[in-house]
Formats: sequence, C-alpha cells, structure tokens
Amino acid sequence: MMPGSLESIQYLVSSKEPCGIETPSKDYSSTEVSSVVATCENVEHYKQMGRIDPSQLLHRMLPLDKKHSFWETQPVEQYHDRGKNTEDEGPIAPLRSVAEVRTNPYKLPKHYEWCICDLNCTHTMNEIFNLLSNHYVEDFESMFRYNYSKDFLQWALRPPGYFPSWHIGVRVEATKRLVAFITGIPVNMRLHSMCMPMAEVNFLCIHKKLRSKRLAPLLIKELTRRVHLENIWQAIYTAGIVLPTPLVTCQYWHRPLNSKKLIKVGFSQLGLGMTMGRTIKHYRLPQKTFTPGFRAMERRDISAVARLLQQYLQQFVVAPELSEADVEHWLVPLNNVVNTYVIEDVESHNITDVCSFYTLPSTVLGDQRHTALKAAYLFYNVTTKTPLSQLVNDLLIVAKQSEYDVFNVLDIMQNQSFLQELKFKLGDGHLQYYLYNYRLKEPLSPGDLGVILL
Ligand SMILES: CCCCCCCCCCCCCC(=O)SCCNC(=O)CCNC(=O)[C@H](O)C(C)(C)COP(=O)(O)OP(=O)(O)OC[C@H]1O[C@@H](n2cnc3c(N)ncnc32)[C@H](O)[C@@H]1OP(=O)(O)O
Repeated sequence: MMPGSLESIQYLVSSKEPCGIETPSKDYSSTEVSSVVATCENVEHYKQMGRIDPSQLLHRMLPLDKKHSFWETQPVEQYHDRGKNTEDEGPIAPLRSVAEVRTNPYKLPKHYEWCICDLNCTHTMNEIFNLLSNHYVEDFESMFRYNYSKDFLQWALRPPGYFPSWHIGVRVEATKRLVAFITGIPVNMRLHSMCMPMAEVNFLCIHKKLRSKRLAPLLIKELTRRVHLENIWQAIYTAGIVLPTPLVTCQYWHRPLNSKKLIKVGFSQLGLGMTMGRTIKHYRLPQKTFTPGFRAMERRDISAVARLLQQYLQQFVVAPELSEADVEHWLVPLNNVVNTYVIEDVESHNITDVCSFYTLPSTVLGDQRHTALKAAYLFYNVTTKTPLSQLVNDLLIVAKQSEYDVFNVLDIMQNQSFLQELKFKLGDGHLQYYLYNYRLKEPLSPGDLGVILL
C-alpha cells in the first residue's frame, strides 16, 4: 500500500493499532475521500483520540482549484478557509438591519418574471408538481428522479410561521409557464448553544431547457433578499454537489425491502454468488413489529413527543429547536407523507420512544414496468428505553407491510450504530450540509448533525 493512498488511509483508520493518521498524498475528490472515511469503522474513535482530524481529510478532498464565480461572492466559508480555525465562530457577513435591505426584486433576464407560488391554489400546486417531477434531482446516471407528491410539498413548505413570499417561482412572461422554483421555510436552529432563526432552503429547480444560464444565483439572491426582509440572516441547506464549503458530507444507506424490484429497475445488483432466492431470504423481515406498545402516534401524544424530542436533540451540535406546534406539524402522521410511531409503556402508559419516516417516491426513468420506486426515509427518532436498532427494525417491518421498496437513512445522528446490523447497504449518493452566513469553529462529523432536510 502506498503511504497517503486512500487504501492506506482506510487501513489506518479502520485498524485498532495505535498509530497516527497519514495525510492524503494528493487532493482526492470529495467522493473518494468521504466514501473511504465513511466506511471506516473507527473514525469516531480516532477522532476522539485526536488521531484523525476529519476536517483535514475534508479540506484535502475539496476541489480547491474549482472557481465559483457566484459562491465566492457570498458569505459562506470558502474552501481555502477550511481547517484554519483562525476566526471566531459566528456570522460571516457584518451585521445589517432590515432598513438596508434592497426593496426591489433582482432583475430577471428579459421575458421572465417573478411570482409567489400560492400553495393553497390547486392550479399552482399542479404547476409546481409538474416542474419538480420532470426537472428536479436525479441520480448521477439519470436512472431515478425524486417525485415529491403534492401532499408532501404542502407539508414540507407550510410549517408553523411559514412565509408565503419565500415560495418563489419564475414564469415566462408571455405564457405564464412556471420554469423555475426555490423555497425557504423558517426554522429555529441551534448551533452548539446558540439558537437562531434561519431559513431552510430547498426545492431549487430550473427547467432543463434553461440550465447553465446563471439563473440559479438570481433565485438564490432573491430568496436571500426576502429572508433578510424578515430580519433573518442565516440559512441551512443541503446539496448533492460540492460547493463552498460543506459543513459536513453525509452518505445515504439503503435497506432493500423489495429486492426483486430493486434489482429489476437497476437500483441494486445481485451480490456476488447470490441468487435472487437467497437475496430475498437474506432481507426477509418478520410480519409483526417486535416492541411491545408500538403504535402510530396520535394527536394526544404531541406534548409527550415534543418533550422527548427536545431533550433528545440536545446531544447534537446542530439541531432544530422544535415547539409543540412544530412537532404537531412535522410528526403527526399524514397519509403517504409522514409516519410516526411511539412506544407506549404497557404498564405506565408513558411514551418512552418515538420513531418516524417520510415518504419520497422516485420515478424510474425509462422503465416501462416499474414507473415508481416507493422509498421511506428515516426521519426523527428518540430512544429512552428501546434500543435504536430495534426501533428502526420495527419501522422496516411496517414499511415492508405498506409495500415500500426501500428504506433510506443518512449516516447522521446515531444512525451509524444500526446500519450493519439491520442490513443497510452503503449507497453511492452523498449529501452535503451547508450553512449560509455562519462559520463553526470546529469541524463536524455526520454524527454531530441532528437535523433532517427533506
Ligand atoms: C439568509 C438567507 C440565505 C438564503 C439562501 C441560502 C443559500 C441557498 C442555496 C441554494 C440551496 C438549494 C438546495 C436545493 O434545493 S438542492 C437541489 C438542487 N436542485 C437540483 O439539483 C434539481 C436539478 N437541477 C437544477 O434544477 C439546476 O441544475 C440547478 C437549479 C440546481 C442549478 O441551475 P443551473 O445548473 O442552470 O446553474 P446556473 O447556471 O443557473 O448557476 C450556476 C451556479 O449555481 C450554483 N449551483 C448549482 N447547483 C446548486 C445547488 N444545488 N445549490 C446551490 N448552488 C448551486 C453553481 O455552483 C454555480 O455557481 P458558481 O459555482 O459559479 O459559484
């Protein structure tokens, strides 16, 4: 093994031998290093012992030579600042007041106009749904595209205190056709012990025919302006691509529920030496959930769930501060959008644990037989009594019963603890978390994150 090679780094991080960590011998791509580090069992152990500084690896894997004519002008951590730890934690741009924010929208190219997308209007909802289902995020090989349902979008974009003006569209002036979209929702986010109002930015989408025309920076700037008008100066967002500069890079893990379909549509491959029959058997799940007192969350559980969640999220460096109204919005079950379960102690009737997932199907592109992949995504969990792996296993069982094809999780929160045991497989998708106008002093790892963006 070459010193400094990815294999060598992987070997050192995975080995229990008390040794130092090598510096990568060159700037590897983000995909290369983060996938290697993520597969190292002892990365947390080494980090705690000060033998590995993931920020150094992350720093080395950033595409340092890539120019970002837009992002270089924005108050975000720049690549060359990563790992310097010289500045204090806090906002990057000088403090401003709302009075200084420009009152006019940014100018769009000729023939296009801004609009506010009214999510209470059925016609507008259909337009948003059509734009996203045809033009939103695809995997690297364009085999699958996210297909958010209208009910999901209404749930995701109308939490307590939402601002209709943050649901921004761009239309063709002449035809009024919706060709671009970006959204923000308000969230109270805690970073270490600092709690602050932020915008959670999502659903940035531009019609395929209008790509690479620098429309995205305009959408981002216009949303930023409208967020500033509400006296909010920070934002959190995620993206599959690397921009200046990820707070942390996470990975998706997938637990097959319907192996036959996943293999047929090209989502998974048959393992080496495995037959279809053996694969199906390998992933078989019991018919019934295991934990006594496991039941769907009801409205009467809101207070108990809020208390548990507020307490549980304290352990993470970055996590939302959720009110009871937030918990009611985000966690009370909604058909085909969010499923939440609680464990009610059979004797005391106290709620001891909570687990949830949301539903996000993908369109299978170019496949006649299966046009949709029904995927569950792990959402917020709290454990005080039941082991997390048992709780998630119960979720797998209910998801299988409800005919989901795959169960996806990110390696954030405490999720790394059950991935192997519950037969999750490492995916090739990465998700970067970003902060706008805020710098954290210390580098984070996925386990420090207690926030999920949809
Ligand atoms: C205080 C409040 C602040 C609020 C704002 C906080 C920031 C929020 C930030 C947004 C969070 C969104 C969270 C989500 O929704 S992530 C989901 C993003 N959506 C998709 O992937 C859907 C499919 N793709 C598209 O629709 C387009 O390709 C998009 C719209 C993504 C780019 O359109 P296009 O391909 O036609 O490009 P352009 O010529 O107009 O512009 C090129 C510039 O845009 C930069 N770019 C490209 N993709 C992204 C991206 N995902 N986040 C941030 N920036 C991105 C790019 O690096 C370049 O800048 P620079 O490299 O030259 O500098």
